Amino acid sequence: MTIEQAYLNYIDGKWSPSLTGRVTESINPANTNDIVGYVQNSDEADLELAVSAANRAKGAWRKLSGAARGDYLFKVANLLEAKLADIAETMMREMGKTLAECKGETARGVAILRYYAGEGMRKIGDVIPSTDNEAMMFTTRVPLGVVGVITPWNFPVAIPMWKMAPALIYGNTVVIKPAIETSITAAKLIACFEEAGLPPGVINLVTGDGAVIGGGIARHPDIQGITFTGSNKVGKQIGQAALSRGAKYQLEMGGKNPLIVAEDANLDLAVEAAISGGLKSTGQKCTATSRIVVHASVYETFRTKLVDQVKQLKLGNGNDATTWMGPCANEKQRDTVLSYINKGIEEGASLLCGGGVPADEELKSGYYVHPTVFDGVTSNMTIAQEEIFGPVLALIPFNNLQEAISLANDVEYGLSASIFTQNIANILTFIADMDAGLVRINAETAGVELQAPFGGMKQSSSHSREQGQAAIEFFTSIKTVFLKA
Ligand SMILES: NC(=O)C1=CN([C@@H]2O[C@H](COP(=O)(O)OP(=O)(O)OC[C@H]3O[C@@H](n4cnc5c(N)ncnc54)[C@H](O)[C@@H]3O)[C@@H](O)[C@H]2O)C=CC1
Ligand SMILES: O=C(O)CCC(=O)C(=O)O
Repeated sequence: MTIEQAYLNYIDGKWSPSLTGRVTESINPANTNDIVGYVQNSDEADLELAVSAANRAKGAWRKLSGAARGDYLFKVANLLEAKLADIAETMMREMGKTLAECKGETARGVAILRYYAGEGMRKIGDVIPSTDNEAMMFTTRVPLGVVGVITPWNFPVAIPMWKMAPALIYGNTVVIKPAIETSITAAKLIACFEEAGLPPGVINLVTGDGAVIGGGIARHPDIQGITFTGSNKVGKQIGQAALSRGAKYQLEMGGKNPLIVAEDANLDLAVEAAISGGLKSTGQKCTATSRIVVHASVYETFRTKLVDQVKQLKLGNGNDATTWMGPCANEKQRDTVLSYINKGIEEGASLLCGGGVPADEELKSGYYVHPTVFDGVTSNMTIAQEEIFGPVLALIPFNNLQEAISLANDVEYGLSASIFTQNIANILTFIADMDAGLVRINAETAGVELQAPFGGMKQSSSHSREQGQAAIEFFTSIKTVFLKA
Protein backbone atom coordinates (compact mmCIF):
# COMPACT_ATOMS: atom_id res chain seq x y z
CA MET A 1 0.00 0.00 0.00
CA THR A 2 1.29 3.44 -0.87
CA ILE A 3 0.23 6.58 0.94
CA GLU A 4 -1.21 8.00 -2.32
CA GLN A 5 -3.83 5.29 -2.39
CA ALA A 6 -5.32 6.17 0.99
CA TYR A 7 -8.34 8.50 1.02
CA LEU A 8 -8.89 10.47 4.21
CA ASN A 9 -11.79 11.65 6.30
CA TYR A 10 -12.79 15.29 5.85
CA ILE A 11 -13.40 16.93 9.21
CA ASP A 12 -13.53 20.65 10.07
CA GLY A 13 -12.21 21.65 6.66
CA LYS A 14 -9.19 19.31 6.78
CA TRP A 15 -8.39 15.90 5.32
CA SER A 16 -7.28 13.66 8.17
CA PRO A 17 -6.53 10.00 8.81
CA SER A 18 -8.68 8.12 11.29
CA LEU A 19 -7.47 8.13 14.89
CA THR A 20 -7.67 4.31 14.68
CA GLY A 21 -4.80 4.22 12.17
CA ARG A 22 -6.77 1.56 10.27
CA VAL A 23 -7.84 1.54 6.63
CA THR A 24 -10.11 -0.70 4.57
CA GLU A 25 -9.57 -1.53 0.92
CA SER A 26 -12.11 -0.63 -1.74
CA ILE A 27 -12.07 -3.25 -4.47
CA ASN A 28 -13.50 -3.41 -7.96
CA PRO A 29 -16.39 -5.91 -8.03
CA ALA A 30 -15.77 -6.45 -11.76
CA ASN A 31 -12.23 -7.57 -11.03
CA THR A 32 -11.37 -8.20 -7.41
CA ASN A 33 -7.64 -7.98 -8.18
CA ASP A 34 -8.11 -4.28 -8.84
CA ILE A 35 -7.80 -2.34 -5.58
CA VAL A 36 -9.31 1.10 -6.14
CA GLY A 37 -7.73 2.48 -2.99
CA TYR A 38 -7.98 2.50 0.78
CA VAL A 39 -10.44 4.37 2.97
CA GLN A 40 -10.34 5.20 6.66
CA ASN A 41 -11.81 2.61 9.00
CA SER A 42 -12.92 5.19 11.53
CA ASP A 43 -14.46 4.83 14.97
CA GLU A 44 -16.60 6.86 17.38
CA ALA A 45 -13.71 9.20 18.25
CA ASP A 46 -13.49 10.34 14.60
CA LEU A 47 -17.25 10.76 14.46
CA GLU A 48 -17.10 12.86 17.63
CA LEU A 49 -14.64 15.26 15.96
CA ALA A 50 -16.87 15.54 12.90
CA VAL A 51 -20.04 16.18 14.90
CA SER A 52 -18.28 18.80 17.04
CA ALA A 53 -17.05 20.57 13.89
CA ALA A 54 -20.54 20.49 12.33
CA ASN A 55 -22.00 21.79 15.59
CA ARG A 56 -19.55 24.70 15.73
CA ALA A 57 -20.18 25.60 12.08
CA LYS A 58 -23.97 25.53 12.17
CA GLY A 59 -24.55 28.98 13.71
CA ALA A 60 -22.72 30.93 11.00
CA TRP A 61 -23.99 28.72 8.16
CA ARG A 62 -27.65 29.18 9.07
CA LYS A 63 -27.15 32.95 9.27
CA LEU A 64 -26.07 33.15 5.61
CA SER A 65 -28.78 34.06 3.13
CA GLY A 66 -30.22 31.22 1.05
CA ALA A 67 -28.77 32.93 -2.02
CA ALA A 68 -25.27 32.88 -0.47
CA ARG A 69 -25.57 29.18 0.34
CA GLY A 70 -26.87 28.66 -3.20
CA ASP A 71 -23.75 30.33 -4.62
CA TYR A 72 -21.62 27.69 -2.89
CA LEU A 73 -23.77 24.89 -4.38
CA PHE A 74 -23.50 26.39 -7.88
CA LYS A 75 -19.70 26.33 -7.46
CA VAL A 76 -19.80 22.71 -6.27
CA ALA A 77 -21.95 21.83 -9.32
CA ASN A 78 -19.39 23.38 -11.70
CA LEU A 79 -16.54 21.52 -10.02
CA LEU A 80 -18.41 18.21 -10.13
CA GLU A 81 -19.17 18.79 -13.81
CA ALA A 82 -15.48 19.46 -14.51
CA LYS A 83 -14.51 16.23 -12.72
CA LEU A 84 -17.35 14.14 -14.15
CA ALA A 85 -15.14 11.73 -16.08
CA ASP A 86 -12.89 10.91 -13.11
CA ILE A 87 -15.73 10.60 -10.60
CA ALA A 88 -17.79 8.42 -12.96
CA GLU A 89 -14.81 6.15 -13.51
CA THR A 90 -14.16 5.87 -9.77
CA MET A 91 -17.82 5.01 -9.22
CA MET A 92 -17.64 2.34 -11.91
CA ARG A 93 -14.53 0.79 -10.34
CA GLU A 94 -15.97 0.81 -6.84
CA MET A 95 -19.50 -0.29 -7.62
CA GLY A 96 -19.44 -2.08 -10.98
CA LYS A 97 -22.16 -0.48 -13.09
CA THR A 98 -21.36 0.56 -16.64
CA LEU A 99 -19.42 3.74 -17.36
CA ALA A 100 -22.41 5.16 -19.27
CA GLU A 101 -24.62 4.69 -16.21
CA CYS A 102 -21.95 6.20 -13.95
CA LYS A 103 -21.59 9.24 -16.21
CA GLY A 104 -25.37 9.66 -16.32
CA GLU A 105 -25.57 9.48 -12.55
CA THR A 106 -22.76 12.00 -12.05
CA ALA A 107 -24.50 14.40 -14.44
CA ARG A 108 -27.63 13.89 -12.35
CA GLY A 109 -25.58 14.89 -9.29
CA VAL A 110 -24.69 18.17 -11.05
CA ALA A 111 -28.35 18.81 -11.86
CA ILE A 112 -29.40 18.08 -8.26
CA LEU A 113 -26.88 20.63 -7.00
CA ARG A 114 -28.12 23.29 -9.42
CA TYR A 115 -31.74 22.59 -8.56
CA TYR A 116 -31.11 23.01 -4.82
CA ALA A 117 -28.81 26.00 -5.37
CA GLY A 118 -31.87 27.71 -6.91
CA GLU A 119 -34.00 26.69 -3.91
CA GLY A 120 -31.98 29.17 -1.86
CA MET A 121 -33.95 31.97 -3.61
CA ARG A 122 -37.44 30.46 -3.28
CA LYS A 123 -40.12 31.06 -0.70
CA ILE A 124 -39.94 29.38 2.67
CA GLY A 125 -43.23 30.42 4.20
CA ASP A 126 -46.80 31.70 3.92
CA VAL A 127 -48.73 34.64 5.24
CA ILE A 128 -51.81 33.41 7.15
CA PRO A 129 -54.60 35.84 8.12
CA SER A 130 -54.76 36.30 11.87
CA THR A 131 -58.08 36.72 13.72
CA ASP A 132 -56.47 39.82 15.22
CA ASN A 133 -56.71 42.45 12.49
CA GLU A 134 -53.78 44.40 13.94
CA ALA A 135 -51.44 41.45 13.78
CA MET A 136 -49.52 39.74 11.07
CA MET A 137 -49.09 35.98 11.09
CA PHE A 138 -46.73 34.06 8.88
CA THR A 139 -44.61 30.94 8.74
CA THR A 140 -40.91 30.73 8.22
CA ARG A 141 -38.58 27.75 8.26
CA VAL A 142 -35.45 27.06 10.25
CA PRO A 143 -32.80 24.38 9.76
CA LEU A 144 -32.66 21.32 12.03
CA GLY A 145 -28.99 21.91 12.93
CA VAL A 146 -26.57 19.05 12.27
CA VAL A 147 -27.84 16.40 9.84
CA GLY A 148 -26.40 12.88 9.63
CA VAL A 149 -26.43 11.38 6.12
CA ILE A 150 -26.11 7.58 5.78
CA THR A 151 -25.98 6.34 2.21
CA PRO A 152 -25.79 3.03 0.30
CA TRP A 153 -23.50 1.90 -2.52
CA ASN A 154 -26.03 1.64 -5.36
CA PHE A 155 -26.16 5.36 -6.30
CA PRO A 156 -22.84 6.64 -4.95
CA VAL A 157 -23.30 10.18 -6.32
CA ALA A 158 -27.03 10.77 -6.70
CA ILE A 159 -28.18 9.62 -3.26
CA PRO A 160 -25.53 11.53 -1.25
CA MET A 161 -26.28 14.60 -3.40
CA TRP A 162 -30.06 14.48 -3.08
CA LYS A 163 -29.58 14.36 0.70
CA MET A 164 -26.63 16.74 1.20
CA ALA A 165 -27.68 19.49 -1.24
CA PRO A 166 -31.10 20.16 0.38
CA ALA A 167 -29.62 19.73 3.88
CA LEU A 168 -27.11 22.49 3.10
CA ILE A 169 -29.32 24.88 1.18
CA TYR A 170 -31.85 24.96 4.01
CA GLY A 171 -29.07 25.88 6.45
CA ASN A 172 -28.00 22.61 8.08
CA THR A 173 -24.46 21.35 8.48
CA VAL A 174 -23.68 17.77 7.47
CA VAL A 175 -21.83 14.67 8.64
CA ILE A 176 -21.92 12.00 5.94
CA LYS A 177 -21.10 8.32 6.29
CA PRO A 178 -21.17 6.71 2.84
CA ALA A 179 -21.25 2.95 2.23
CA ILE A 180 -17.74 1.59 2.67
CA GLU A 181 -17.86 0.10 -0.86
CA THR A 182 -18.14 3.54 -2.47
CA SER A 183 -16.27 5.74 -0.01
CA ILE A 184 -13.63 6.85 -2.53
CA THR A 185 -16.35 8.21 -4.81
CA ALA A 186 -17.74 10.01 -1.75
CA ALA A 187 -14.31 11.47 -0.89
CA LYS A 188 -14.06 12.82 -4.45
CA LEU A 189 -17.51 14.41 -4.11
CA ILE A 190 -16.52 16.04 -0.83
CA ALA A 191 -13.37 17.40 -2.49
CA CYS A 192 -15.71 19.43 -4.77
CA PHE A 193 -17.30 21.03 -1.68
CA GLU A 194 -13.84 21.75 -0.27
CA GLU A 195 -12.68 23.38 -3.53
CA ALA A 196 -15.86 25.44 -3.65
CA GLY A 197 -14.70 26.98 -0.37
CA LEU A 198 -17.41 25.84 2.04
CA PRO A 199 -16.50 27.05 5.53
CA PRO A 200 -14.80 24.44 7.76
CA GLY A 201 -17.23 22.11 9.55
CA VAL A 202 -20.18 22.73 7.21
CA ILE A 203 -19.63 19.38 5.52
CA ASN A 204 -17.76 16.45 7.09
CA LEU A 205 -17.01 12.95 5.81
CA VAL A 206 -16.33 9.99 8.09
CA THR A 207 -15.87 6.58 6.47
CA GLY A 208 -16.07 3.27 8.24
CA ASP A 209 -18.22 0.41 9.41
CA GLY A 210 -22.00 0.82 9.22
CA ALA A 211 -22.80 -0.26 12.76
CA VAL A 212 -20.00 1.89 14.25
CA ILE A 213 -20.28 5.17 12.32
CA GLY A 214 -23.88 4.83 11.05
CA GLY A 215 -25.02 3.58 14.45
CA GLY A 216 -23.01 6.37 16.09
CA ILE A 217 -24.81 8.96 13.95
CA ALA A 218 -28.19 7.49 14.88
CA ARG A 219 -27.38 7.70 18.59
CA HIS A 220 -25.49 10.99 18.71
CA PRO A 221 -27.29 13.61 20.87
CA ASP A 222 -25.92 16.53 18.77
CA ILE A 223 -27.33 15.24 15.47
CA GLN A 224 -30.85 16.59 15.05
CA GLY A 225 -31.82 14.84 11.81
CA ILE A 226 -30.82 11.57 10.12
CA THR A 227 -31.49 10.79 6.49
CA PHE A 228 -30.89 7.18 5.41
CA THR A 229 -31.21 5.01 2.31
CA GLY A 230 -30.54 1.28 2.54
CA SER A 231 -31.99 -1.95 3.86
CA ASN A 232 -35.18 -2.23 5.89
CA LYS A 233 -33.37 -3.94 8.74
CA VAL A 234 -30.86 -1.13 9.25
CA GLY A 235 -33.42 1.59 8.49
CA LYS A 236 -35.68 0.38 11.29
CA GLN A 237 -32.76 0.31 13.75
CA ILE A 238 -31.90 3.88 12.83
CA GLY A 239 -35.53 4.97 13.14
CA GLN A 240 -35.81 3.42 16.60
CA ALA A 241 -32.54 4.98 17.79
CA ALA A 242 -33.60 8.41 16.47
CA LEU A 243 -37.10 8.18 17.92
CA SER A 244 -35.79 7.19 21.34
CA ARG A 245 -33.83 10.44 21.59
CA GLY A 246 -36.36 12.64 19.79
CA ALA A 247 -34.36 13.24 16.59
CA LYS A 248 -36.03 13.62 13.20
CA TYR A 249 -35.42 10.80 10.74
CA GLN A 250 -36.13 9.95 7.15
CA LEU A 251 -35.75 6.40 5.81
CA GLU A 252 -35.80 5.21 2.20
CA MET A 253 -35.66 1.45 2.08
CA GLY A 254 -36.61 -1.50 -0.07
CA GLY A 255 -38.93 -2.16 -2.96
CA LYS A 256 -40.51 -5.15 -4.70
CA ASN A 257 -41.72 -3.25 -7.68
CA PRO A 258 -44.27 -4.65 -10.14
CA LEU A 259 -44.67 -4.00 -13.85
CA ILE A 260 -48.16 -4.85 -15.12
CA VAL A 261 -48.45 -5.77 -18.80
CA ALA A 262 -52.10 -5.46 -19.88
CA GLU A 263 -53.62 -7.29 -22.86
CA ASP A 264 -53.49 -4.12 -24.98
CA ALA A 265 -49.90 -3.22 -24.04
CA ASN A 266 -47.29 -2.42 -26.64
CA LEU A 267 -45.32 -5.59 -25.91
CA ASP A 268 -42.05 -4.43 -27.42
CA LEU A 269 -42.02 -1.34 -25.23
CA ALA A 270 -43.07 -3.39 -22.19
CA VAL A 271 -40.20 -5.85 -22.76
CA GLU A 272 -37.76 -2.96 -23.13
CA ALA A 273 -39.04 -1.44 -19.86
CA ALA A 274 -38.84 -4.77 -18.03
CA ILE A 275 -35.22 -5.22 -19.09
CA SER A 276 -34.14 -1.67 -18.46
CA GLY A 277 -36.10 -1.27 -15.21
CA GLY A 278 -35.25 -4.72 -13.89
CA LEU A 279 -31.70 -5.34 -14.97
CA LYS A 280 -29.85 -2.03 -15.45
CA SER A 281 -27.40 -1.51 -12.58
CA THR A 282 -27.63 -5.31 -12.21
CA GLY A 283 -31.07 -4.87 -10.62
CA GLN A 284 -29.56 -2.99 -7.69
CA LYS A 285 -32.07 -0.15 -7.47
CA CYS A 286 -34.78 0.17 -4.87
CA THR A 287 -37.03 1.07 -7.82
CA ALA A 288 -35.97 -1.95 -9.93
CA THR A 289 -38.69 -4.06 -11.55
CA SER A 290 -38.80 -7.37 -9.77
CA ARG A 291 -42.21 -8.86 -10.59
CA ILE A 292 -43.77 -8.73 -14.06
CA VAL A 293 -47.50 -9.37 -13.94
CA VAL A 294 -48.67 -10.24 -17.46
CA HIS A 295 -52.17 -10.73 -18.91
CA ALA A 296 -52.75 -14.40 -19.76
CA SER A 297 -53.69 -13.58 -23.38
CA VAL A 298 -50.25 -12.08 -24.11
CA TYR A 299 -48.22 -14.04 -21.57
CA GLU A 300 -46.52 -16.46 -23.95
CA THR A 301 -45.66 -13.84 -26.54
CA PHE A 302 -44.27 -11.51 -23.86
CA ARG A 303 -42.28 -14.32 -22.19
CA THR A 304 -40.68 -15.38 -25.49
CA LYS A 305 -39.72 -11.83 -26.44
CA LEU A 306 -38.36 -11.14 -22.94
CA VAL A 307 -36.28 -14.29 -22.63
CA ASP A 308 -34.88 -13.93 -26.18
CA GLN A 309 -33.65 -10.43 -25.36
CA VAL A 310 -32.38 -11.18 -21.86
CA LYS A 311 -30.24 -13.97 -23.28
CA GLN A 312 -28.54 -11.43 -25.56
CA LEU A 313 -27.45 -9.08 -22.74
CA LYS A 314 -23.70 -8.89 -22.51
CA LEU A 315 -22.19 -9.24 -19.08
CA GLY A 316 -18.82 -7.69 -18.39
CA ASN A 317 -16.64 -5.02 -16.90
CA GLY A 318 -18.35 -1.62 -16.95
CA ASN A 319 -15.29 -0.09 -18.66
CA ASP A 320 -15.98 -2.08 -21.83
CA ALA A 321 -18.32 -0.09 -24.10
CA THR A 322 -19.96 -3.33 -25.29
CA THR A 323 -20.98 -4.35 -21.74
CA TRP A 324 -24.69 -4.08 -21.00
CA MET A 325 -24.64 -5.31 -17.39
CA GLY A 326 -21.88 -5.28 -14.78
CA PRO A 327 -21.39 -7.44 -11.68
CA CYS A 328 -23.15 -7.31 -8.33
CA ALA A 329 -21.56 -4.62 -6.16
CA ASN A 330 -19.99 -6.93 -3.60
CA GLU A 331 -19.56 -10.58 -2.66
CA LYS A 332 -22.34 -10.58 -0.08
CA GLN A 333 -24.77 -9.14 -2.63
CA ARG A 334 -23.76 -11.77 -5.23
CA ASP A 335 -24.29 -14.53 -2.66
CA THR A 336 -27.66 -13.10 -1.63
CA VAL A 337 -28.80 -13.07 -5.27
CA LEU A 338 -27.65 -16.66 -5.81
CA SER A 339 -29.40 -17.81 -2.66
CA TYR A 340 -32.67 -16.22 -3.85
CA ILE A 341 -32.28 -17.96 -7.21
CA ASN A 342 -31.85 -21.29 -5.41
CA LYS A 343 -34.85 -20.54 -3.23
CA GLY A 344 -36.93 -19.86 -6.36
CA ILE A 345 -35.96 -23.24 -7.80
CA GLU A 346 -36.56 -25.05 -4.47
CA GLU A 347 -40.02 -23.49 -4.13
CA GLY A 348 -41.00 -24.72 -7.62
CA ALA A 349 -40.56 -21.72 -9.96
CA SER A 350 -39.24 -22.52 -13.46
CA LEU A 351 -35.94 -21.02 -14.50
CA LEU A 352 -36.24 -19.69 -18.08
CA CYS A 353 -32.73 -18.26 -18.39
CA GLY A 354 -29.71 -17.29 -16.31
CA GLY A 355 -29.64 -18.65 -12.79
CA GLY A 356 -25.94 -18.79 -12.04
CA VAL A 357 -22.49 -17.32 -12.40
CA PRO A 358 -20.83 -17.14 -15.83
CA ALA A 359 -18.13 -19.67 -16.66
CA ASP A 360 -16.13 -17.28 -18.88
CA GLU A 361 -12.51 -16.99 -17.78
CA GLU A 362 -12.42 -13.16 -17.91
CA LEU A 363 -15.45 -12.90 -15.61
CA LYS A 364 -14.12 -15.29 -12.96
CA SER A 365 -12.56 -12.51 -10.89
CA GLY A 366 -15.80 -10.50 -10.57
CA TYR A 367 -19.12 -10.91 -8.74
CA TYR A 368 -21.16 -11.65 -11.84
CA VAL A 369 -24.56 -13.33 -12.02
CA HIS A 370 -26.36 -14.06 -15.29
CA PRO A 371 -29.56 -12.07 -15.78
CA THR A 372 -32.28 -14.45 -14.68
CA VAL A 373 -35.96 -14.91 -15.55
CA PHE A 374 -38.39 -17.19 -13.71
CA ASP A 375 -41.92 -18.16 -14.58
CA GLY A 376 -44.37 -20.41 -12.78
CA VAL A 377 -44.04 -17.91 -9.94
CA THR A 378 -46.85 -17.56 -7.41
CA SER A 379 -47.26 -14.58 -5.14
CA ASN A 380 -46.50 -16.55 -1.96
CA MET A 381 -43.01 -17.58 -3.13
CA THR A 382 -40.00 -15.96 -1.49
CA ILE A 383 -38.78 -14.57 -4.83
CA ALA A 384 -42.15 -12.85 -5.26
CA GLN A 385 -42.10 -11.34 -1.76
CA GLU A 386 -38.58 -10.37 -0.68
CA GLU A 387 -36.30 -7.72 -2.15
CA ILE A 388 -33.53 -9.52 -4.10
CA PHE A 389 -31.59 -6.46 -5.29
CA GLY A 390 -30.16 -8.34 -8.23
CA PRO A 391 -30.80 -9.25 -11.88
CA VAL A 392 -33.80 -11.52 -11.29
CA LEU A 393 -37.25 -11.14 -12.88
CA ALA A 394 -40.32 -13.16 -11.87
CA LEU A 395 -43.24 -13.57 -14.31
CA ILE A 396 -46.76 -13.95 -12.92
CA PRO A 397 -49.89 -14.27 -15.14
CA PHE A 398 -53.26 -12.56 -14.50
CA ASN A 399 -56.76 -12.59 -16.01
CA ASN A 400 -58.30 -9.22 -15.12
CA LEU A 401 -57.01 -5.86 -13.94
CA GLN A 402 -58.34 -6.14 -10.38
CA GLU A 403 -56.42 -9.41 -10.03
CA ALA A 404 -53.29 -7.76 -11.46
CA ILE A 405 -53.50 -4.88 -8.98
CA SER A 406 -54.13 -7.29 -6.07
CA LEU A 407 -51.05 -9.28 -7.08
CA ALA A 408 -49.04 -6.09 -7.51
CA ASN A 409 -50.10 -4.91 -4.03
CA ASP A 410 -49.53 -8.30 -2.38
CA VAL A 411 -46.12 -7.40 -0.86
CA GLU A 412 -44.99 -5.47 2.18
CA TYR A 413 -43.35 -2.79 0.02
CA GLY A 414 -44.86 0.10 -1.96
CA LEU A 415 -42.13 2.09 -3.68
CA SER A 416 -42.74 2.18 -7.43
CA ALA A 417 -45.05 0.42 -9.90
CA SER A 418 -45.71 0.55 -13.63
CA ILE A 419 -48.43 -0.47 -16.07
CA PHE A 420 -48.28 -0.82 -19.83
CA THR A 421 -51.72 -0.25 -21.37
CA GLN A 422 -53.55 2.13 -23.71
CA ASN A 423 -56.85 1.88 -21.83
CA ILE A 424 -57.67 5.08 -19.93
CA ALA A 425 -60.05 3.36 -17.52
CA ASN A 426 -57.35 0.83 -16.61
CA ILE A 427 -54.81 3.62 -16.18
CA LEU A 428 -57.13 5.53 -13.83
CA THR A 429 -57.83 2.37 -11.78
CA PHE A 430 -54.11 1.67 -11.54
CA ILE A 431 -53.33 5.22 -10.39
CA ALA A 432 -56.08 5.05 -7.77
CA ASP A 433 -55.58 1.52 -6.43
CA MET A 434 -51.84 0.88 -6.64
CA ASP A 435 -50.20 1.25 -3.23
CA ALA A 436 -46.92 2.83 -4.31
CA GLY A 437 -45.26 6.21 -3.83
CA LEU A 438 -44.36 6.36 -7.52
CA VAL A 439 -46.72 5.08 -10.23
CA ARG A 440 -45.65 5.15 -13.86
CA ILE A 441 -47.71 4.52 -16.96
CA ASN A 442 -46.08 3.15 -20.10
CA ALA A 443 -42.66 3.65 -18.51
CA GLU A 444 -40.27 1.51 -16.49
CA THR A 445 -40.45 1.35 -12.67
CA ALA A 446 -36.96 2.86 -12.17
CA GLY A 447 -35.74 6.35 -12.94
CA VAL A 448 -36.83 9.14 -10.68
CA GLU A 449 -36.77 12.83 -11.53
CA LEU A 450 -34.88 15.05 -9.11
CA GLN A 451 -37.51 17.81 -9.13
CA ALA A 452 -40.38 15.53 -8.03
CA PRO A 453 -41.08 14.01 -4.59
CA PHE A 454 -39.69 10.49 -4.15
CA GLY A 455 -40.53 7.93 -1.49
CA GLY A 456 -42.57 4.88 -0.76
CA MET A 457 -45.68 3.62 0.96
CA LYS A 458 -45.96 0.67 3.37
CA GLN A 459 -42.53 -0.68 4.43
CA SER A 460 -40.60 1.19 1.72
CA SER A 461 -40.06 4.39 3.67
CA SER A 462 -40.74 6.27 6.87
CA HIS A 463 -43.60 7.88 4.90
CA SER A 464 -41.57 10.98 4.26
CA ARG A 465 -40.55 12.15 0.79
CA GLU A 466 -37.18 13.19 -0.59
CA GLN A 467 -36.16 15.32 -3.58
CA GLY A 468 -37.89 18.20 -5.29
CA GLN A 469 -39.49 20.76 -3.01
CA ALA A 470 -40.66 17.96 -0.72
CA ALA A 471 -37.14 17.93 0.75
CA ILE A 472 -37.87 21.12 2.68
CA GLU A 473 -40.30 19.19 4.89
CA PHE A 474 -37.56 17.00 6.31
CA PHE A 475 -34.63 19.40 6.42
CA THR A 476 -36.43 22.28 8.17
CA SER A 477 -38.85 22.97 10.99
CA ILE A 478 -41.76 25.36 10.53
CA LYS A 479 -41.87 28.36 12.83
CA THR A 480 -45.21 30.16 13.04
CA VAL A 481 -44.76 33.85 13.73
CA PHE A 482 -47.41 36.08 15.27
CA LEU A 483 -46.33 39.71 15.01
CA LYS A 484 -47.96 42.74 16.60
CA ALA A 485 -46.71 46.26 17.13
N1 LIG B 1 -33.11 1.13 -0.82
C1 LIG B 1 -31.93 1.05 -1.41
O1 LIG B 1 -31.64 1.83 -2.28
C2 LIG B 1 -30.95 0.05 -0.94
C3 LIG B 1 -31.37 -1.16 -0.43
N2 LIG B 1 -30.46 -2.06 -0.03
C4 LIG B 1 -30.96 -3.35 0.47
O2 LIG B 1 -30.17 -3.75 1.57
C5 LIG B 1 -29.57 -5.01 1.34
C6 LIG B 1 -28.23 -5.05 2.03
O3 LIG B 1 -27.34 -4.07 1.52
P1 LIG B 1 -26.35 -3.31 2.50
O4 LIG B 1 -25.31 -2.59 1.79
O5 LIG B 1 -25.87 -4.30 3.50
O6 LIG B 1 -27.35 -2.23 3.15
P2 LIG B 1 -27.28 -1.54 4.56
O7 LIG B 1 -28.65 -1.11 4.93
O8 LIG B 1 -26.52 -2.40 5.50
O9 LIG B 1 -26.35 -0.25 4.29
C7 LIG B 1 -26.82 1.05 3.97
C8 LIG B 1 -25.99 2.08 4.75
O10 LIG B 1 -26.22 1.90 6.16
C9 LIG B 1 -24.98 1.69 6.84
N3 LIG B 1 -25.20 0.79 7.98
C10 LIG B 1 -25.04 -0.55 8.03
N4 LIG B 1 -25.35 -1.01 9.25
C11 LIG B 1 -25.71 0.04 9.99
C12 LIG B 1 -26.17 0.20 11.34
N5 LIG B 1 -26.29 -0.84 12.16
N6 LIG B 1 -26.49 1.45 11.77
C13 LIG B 1 -26.39 2.51 10.94
N7 LIG B 1 -25.96 2.42 9.66
C14 LIG B 1 -25.62 1.21 9.19
C15 LIG B 1 -24.07 1.12 5.78
O11 LIG B 1 -22.72 1.26 6.12
C16 LIG B 1 -24.47 1.95 4.57
O12 LIG B 1 -23.87 3.22 4.64
C17 LIG B 1 -29.53 -5.12 -0.17
O13 LIG B 1 -29.50 -6.46 -0.56
C18 LIG B 1 -30.80 -4.44 -0.56
O14 LIG B 1 -31.88 -5.33 -0.45
C19 LIG B 1 -29.12 -1.78 -0.09
C20 LIG B 1 -28.64 -0.62 -0.59
C21 LIG B 1 -29.55 0.38 -1.09
O1 LIG C 1 -34.55 4.78 -9.83
C1 LIG C 1 -33.83 5.70 -9.43
O2 LIG C 1 -33.35 6.53 -10.20
C2 LIG C 1 -33.53 5.88 -7.96
C3 LIG C 1 -33.46 4.58 -7.25
C4 LIG C 1 -33.12 4.72 -5.83
O3 LIG C 1 -33.40 5.72 -5.22
C5 LIG C 1 -32.43 3.65 -5.11
O4 LIG C 1 -32.23 2.59 -5.66
O5 LIG C 1 -32.07 3.89 -3.95
